Amino acid sequence: MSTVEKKYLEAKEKYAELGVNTDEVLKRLEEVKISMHVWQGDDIAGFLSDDEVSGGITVTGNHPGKARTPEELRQDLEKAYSLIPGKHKLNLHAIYLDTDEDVDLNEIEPKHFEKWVSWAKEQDLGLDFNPTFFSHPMYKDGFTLASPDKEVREFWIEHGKRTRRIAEYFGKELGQVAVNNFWVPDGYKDNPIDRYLPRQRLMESLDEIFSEEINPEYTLDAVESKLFGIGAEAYTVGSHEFYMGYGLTRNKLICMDAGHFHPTEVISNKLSSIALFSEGILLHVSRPVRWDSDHVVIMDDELQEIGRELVRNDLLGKTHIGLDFFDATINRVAAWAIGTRNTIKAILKAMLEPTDYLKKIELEGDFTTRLALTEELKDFPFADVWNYYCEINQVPVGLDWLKEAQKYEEEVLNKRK
Ligand SMILES: C[C@H](O)[C@H](O)[C@@H](O)C(=O)CO
Ligand SMILES: [Mn+2]
Repeated sequence: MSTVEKKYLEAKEKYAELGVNTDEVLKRLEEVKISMHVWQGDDIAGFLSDDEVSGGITVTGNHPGKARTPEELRQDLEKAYSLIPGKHKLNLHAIYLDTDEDVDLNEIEPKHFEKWVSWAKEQDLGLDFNPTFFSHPMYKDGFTLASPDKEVREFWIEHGKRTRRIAEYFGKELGQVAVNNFWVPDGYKDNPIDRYLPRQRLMESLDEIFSEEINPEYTLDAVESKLFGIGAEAYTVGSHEFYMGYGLTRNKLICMDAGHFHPTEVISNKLSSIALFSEGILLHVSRPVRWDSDHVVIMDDELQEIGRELVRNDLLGKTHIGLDFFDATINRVAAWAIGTRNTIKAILKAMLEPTDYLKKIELEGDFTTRLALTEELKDFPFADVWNYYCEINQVPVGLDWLKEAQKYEEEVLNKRK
């Protein structure tokens, strides 16, 4: 018996004292898929053009070894997945097409993503998708789908329609639903006179995009709000209220990005409300530092609270968990490993709570026990359960994954000059 297993068995006994069956928890955890975002691998560059990243988002840092081709990106992704326990998904953006054809965003088709699909089949991964409404010359004066210019709107409407067919293709080919997430950067730097009409135009453009019926077994549309972006500080067309209204009336998934709210607002406190009314939720697990900075996700209070909300309210069935961070100051494979492992860990930690018992004492008004127990739980041997989960999933235990990421940096990433 390995030391990791021995420690697990001790931890199992300890959790059993609280009525928590760790073996069952680990089985449940295996069902949880995280959609790892392709764009951490190349600083959201994609393969459509050499256009700078635009749309009010930015990536800082210049760590060596960024993937320059789809092949390099897939190689890096394989390395990252080999450090992460469980079977997961990859979240692609339209600009990550893999083709020799010269096509624009309003011309893309499923065939331009065939290589990603065969790779996903080989790797036993699901795929999710995103239209790319930025880093393109038709992102004009800060606007796309809400633009006052009909030609601009039409270009992006066509793009949106095409991405839905590509996501449908992913779902059909891979036998698991592909979430297609719509985020548009449209907004004004300074105070607008008219806040209404751009929102009406966005609503109408989205309605036109979604007018084609597509089987929800294959793809689900999601809509992502935002508070502000660089260059759109005063007004963002697709605000939280806009998409709450839109998503709820059009049966779309509501995407909650942890970085898209006021600094003192947290998405963990919003999930239960949205879940009561919405078709489903998409998460963009991210880490805002003073602004929507998209830092790598760490095991902070908010991440743990997101995990608890999902588990305590039984929301894992209606929530699609995606990641959204991009840090170019560190090894990009390590960034994926840290953020994804932490997200899974936060869910595991929440699953190791005696949820039913905690709910019962809360209903009985025993707030003393509630506080005592939730505090005491912080010292329970959670890491021994996590390490065992890594071991049975044949991925590195503890910090061993870092040695592998460093070796990969030396042998592969540093050679990309
Ligand atoms: C690249 C993504 O589409 C983007 O990060 C979006 O999801 C977002 O959060 C923009 O701030
Ligand atoms: Mn996001």
